[in-house]
Parts: sequence; C-alpha cells; structure tokens
Amino acid sequence: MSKLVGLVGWRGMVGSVLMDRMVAEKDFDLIEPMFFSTSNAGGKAPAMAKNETTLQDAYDIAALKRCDIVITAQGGDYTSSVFPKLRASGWNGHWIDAASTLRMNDDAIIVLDPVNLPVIQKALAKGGRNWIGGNCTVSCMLMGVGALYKAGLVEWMTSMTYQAASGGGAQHMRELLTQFGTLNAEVRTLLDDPKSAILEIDRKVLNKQQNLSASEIANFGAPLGGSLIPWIDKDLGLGKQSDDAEWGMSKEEWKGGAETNKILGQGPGFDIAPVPVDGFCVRIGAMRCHSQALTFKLKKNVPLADIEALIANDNAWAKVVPNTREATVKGLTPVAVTGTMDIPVGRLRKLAMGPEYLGAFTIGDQLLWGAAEPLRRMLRILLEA
Ligand SMILES: NC(=O)C1=CN([C@@H]2O[C@H](COP(=O)(O)OP(=O)(O)OC[C@H]3O[C@@H](n4cnc5c(N)ncnc54)[C@H](OP(=O)(O)O)[C@@H]3O)[C@@H](O)[C@H]2O)C=CC1
Ligand SMILES: N[C@@H](CC(=O)OP(=O)(O)O)C(=O)O
Repeated sequence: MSKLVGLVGWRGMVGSVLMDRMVAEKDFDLIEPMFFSTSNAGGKAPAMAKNETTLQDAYDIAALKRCDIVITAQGGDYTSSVFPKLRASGWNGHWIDAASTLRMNDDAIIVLDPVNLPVIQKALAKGGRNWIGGNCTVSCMLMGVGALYKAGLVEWMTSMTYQAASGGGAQHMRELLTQFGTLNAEVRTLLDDPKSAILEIDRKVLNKQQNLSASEIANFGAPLGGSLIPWIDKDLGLGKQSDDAEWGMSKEEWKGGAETNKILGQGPGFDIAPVPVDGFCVRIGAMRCHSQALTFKLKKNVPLADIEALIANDNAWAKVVPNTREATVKGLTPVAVTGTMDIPVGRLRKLAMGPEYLGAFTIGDQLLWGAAEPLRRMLRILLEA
C-alpha cells in the first residue's frame, strides 16, 4: 500500500517548486498524497490528489497523525507551532521540512543526499525521523564543490555570496522589480534621448533611490534595485570576539559554517573536527539564483586539472565551466542557471597567495537545490528504505 504523505505549504513559492519537481519526477505515482492548508481547510485539494480530495486543516494534529510522512514548506512559525505538538501526541512518522527551525537539533539531519547520503543512511539506521533541508546558500555551494570536502582537501573556506531576492520570499521579488520599474520611470524620457547627459540620469536615479517611500522598501528595509545590501537575516549578536573586536556576524553567515559542517557530518556531535567556513552574505538584485565567490585554502597543492575532475565527477549536476571569458559570460550567470538543476562551478584558478589557494565561483537556483529538491529526494529515500 502507498504511504500516506501529508503536504503542507504546497501552494507557497518553495512549495510550488516542490510540487512541480514531484510531478516531473512522478513522485505522486508512488504515494497517497494528503494536502493541508492553513487558510482553506475543507477546500478542494489540487489535481495530484487521489483519494484524499479535500484540503485538511494544517493545524489538526489528528489529521497530521494519520500521515506516514509529512513534508512542509509552510515556514518556521508553522513548524514551531505544530511539530512539538505532533511529536508530543506520539506520532512517529517522518517529518521533512524546508524551514530552518529544527536544523541544528541533535535529532535532526540536514538533508542533501548527493553530498551526505552516508550521514542520512546512518541516521535512518538509528531510527532518525526528522529530515530538514539546508540553508539555500549552503546547499547550492556544497552541490558545486562538495567534492573537495569529501576528498578531505579543505583546510578552510571563505564564501562571499551574491544572494537573490527570492531568498526573502515572494514579496521581496516583487519589491525588487517594483524598484527597478520606479527607477526606470524616473529617467525614461532622458533614456529615450540618446543625447541626454548620463550624469544627469545618474543623479536622478540616486535621488529616487535615496527617497523611495517606506512602502517601496518595506521588505528589504533599504533600496536594492541598482544597489546591494551586505547583511542577510538577523544579527547573531555573538558579542566580543576578543577585547577589541566584535564577531558582528549575520545569521546567514553563521549558517555557512555551522550547516556546512553538520551536513558533512563533522563538528559538534561528530568525531571529525569542523572545517572553518566564514565570509560575508550579500543581497543583490538577482531574482532566484544565489551566486558565491569562494576562496579555499587546500591542505596541499593539487593540480587544477585534478580539482576540475573531482568537481565534474562528483554528482550529475555540478558542471565545470571553463575559466574563459566566453564560457563564464554564457554559462556562469543567474540568468543562465535559473530554473535548471545545474550547479555550474567556474572561475577555478589558483590564487596569487600560493598554490594551495584556490578560487571558484558557483551558482545555484535557490528554490531548486536550495530548497525544494533535497526534500523530494529525501522522500524518495524514505519510500525506498
Ligand atoms: N523563500 C526561500 O528562498 C526559502 C524558504 N524556505 C522555507 O520555506 C518557507 C516557505 O517559504 P515561501 O515558499 O517563500 O513562502 P510563501 O509565503 O510563498 O508560502 C507560505 C504559505 O503562505 C500561504 N499563502 C498566503 N498567501 C499566499 C499566496 N498568495 N500564494 C501562495 N501562498 C500563500 C500558503 O499557505 P496556505 O496554503 O496554508 O494558505 C503558503 O503555503 C520559509 O518560511 C522558509 O522556512 C527555505 C528555503 C528557501
Ligand atoms: N536566508 C535565505 C533564505 C532562507 O530561507 O534561508 P533558511 O532556509 O536558512 O532560513 C536568503 O535570504 O537567501
């Protein structure tokens, strides 16, 4: 008999991408889906429903308890509210979640099976039940360069990110586009006149950016169109690093180190020492691809061709982009990658600091490998276990 799989958050942005992928991969052929809603219980479930054609109340613990597996992309508030009650009710099913809420719990595994299938399998064998998707930036990075970690080559890594508006959610994407439209409208007549002075255009754009209304920057809190914001998520507030230095780390930056190591099965709670991973996370005006410039200190000097081969052979999605201008401009941009499962890794070169210092640039669709795909793949692992 098919497993009863509860789907929560299926009509949101992450959930919709998840549904598309599940349809494309014929996951619904293997399950009995039960659709939940926080806003429309009793309504009609989507076309993928089989026997359970009515939307269930996503806060109804008794209904959730019927499921063998629950997959949620509803968000952290929902997880915080429902998950403890569901477990307290004695439910022993599998919980697969896109939200960060449970990620660092001892009994939770961050799932990214092309990178950490052994970690997942070990936890499954021990009776693991909580499977959480990783931070989008971390998951996309590891899908690209996880091979270097698996080979034990990384002494440390810094990541400088260029994160898309979608990471904040649908409203953030709308806000970015609205800002672009407002700026364009401000100088449209000047743009239409090829003889107009560019510094006049620049002055008017800057004046508009600096005077956007509160509603025009309600989500990002600052102009993003034609600008960038070098802080993502909360201030971690770690306090003093030493007498004269603050840690001053954003939560997104903290996730880079904490989640990378947990995914790889190293650091706190594991027998293997963590690899230092740190850097800056920056919001830019891309739509839904996160890009990252990476610097590695390798444990030894490895020829570039060997590094390229390791990355190219690691998984079906990591693609080495030749370090030429033509290939980079064509294949290593958010526009080229959006909507694809590919994780291109390019700009691979040894840096001036020495032969152990490697530079790389990688991009991933943060709604696919960054959010939805690891969840549906975890479902498949559970169905096949
Ligand atoms: N955005 C991202 O990049 C990432 C998000 N995540 C996680 O996934 C969670 C969900 O994110 P995201 O998908 O962006 O959130 P959304 O806001 O798009 O969707 C969340 C829920 O909002 C409700 N909703 C209300 N109005 C609408 C509407 N007009 N269209 C669609 N849904 C609506 C739906 O619940 P209902 O049907 O019950 O009314 C939906 O499931 C996040 O909170 C986060 O924990 C994880 C990784 C990346
Ligand atoms: N914080 C990410 C998106 C996200 O949802 O991350 P997390 O799943 O770690 O909360 C971004 O803004 O780009």
